[in-house]
Amino acid sequence: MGKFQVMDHPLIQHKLTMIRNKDCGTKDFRQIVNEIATLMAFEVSRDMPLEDVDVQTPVAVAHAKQISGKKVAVVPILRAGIGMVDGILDLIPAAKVGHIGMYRDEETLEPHEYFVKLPSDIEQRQVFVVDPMLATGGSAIMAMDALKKRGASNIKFVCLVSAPEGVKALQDAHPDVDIYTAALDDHLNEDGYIIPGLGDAGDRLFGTK
Ligand SMILES: O=P(O)(O)OC[C@H]1O[C@H](OP(=O)(O)OP(=O)(O)O)[C@H](O)[C@@H]1O
Ligand SMILES: O=c1cc[nH]c(=O)[nH]1
Ligand SMILES: [Mg+2]
Repeated sequence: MGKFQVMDHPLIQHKLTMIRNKDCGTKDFRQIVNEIATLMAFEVSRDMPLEDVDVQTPVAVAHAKQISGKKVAVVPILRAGIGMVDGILDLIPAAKVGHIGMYRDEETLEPHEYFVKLPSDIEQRQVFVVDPMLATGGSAIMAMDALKKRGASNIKFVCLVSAPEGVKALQDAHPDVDIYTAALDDHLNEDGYIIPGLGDAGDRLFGTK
């Protein structure tokens, strides 16, 4: 079973509280989502492989380290995942970015895939799939299916708020995928919203409702 980690760093928790507030407007919401993504990227990238390298400092040769091996692809699940991309790229600027378009039918809660565009060497990359919300898990599961179908095998899922139902569903469907979340909330309501959650992440990021 992959790792499941609630990232309870005080800065992450504080910023998450700010965006849960219904009075947090679009501009602040967008900025803080990116800030949390940056903080989460620090931990999510912890096991990136290092290799030895000698570097000439102004006074001597340092036997130092640099990141080696697998390159990174950041893959947001549209729309809301886009809100986390820049925050991750702040730490890993050389990452390539793929996109998976997915919307949840508001009645059935079933996910529907409408767009997939990935780096051509996705199978060689460490993939960070980002989406602020893991509710029923349907969208994340379908995104993992889409990635694996195209050869990706080294995948981590990074979200801000998750529901127990979605965590279980994603772990059952893709036990190899590590899950990082800033909060594990209580439950889903009858409309499939995370309680207490933060509402509709896409609408709050883009000001569409
Ligand atoms: O775990 P699930 O039950 O699948 O729900 C989570 C999904 O719902 C939201 O997207 P939405 O469908 O609202 O699309 P949007 O990002 O375009 O608003 C959210 O960003 C996730 O992708
Ligand atoms: O609470 C939820 C559930 C799914 N998608 C959201 O944006 N919010
Ligand atoms: Mg939405």
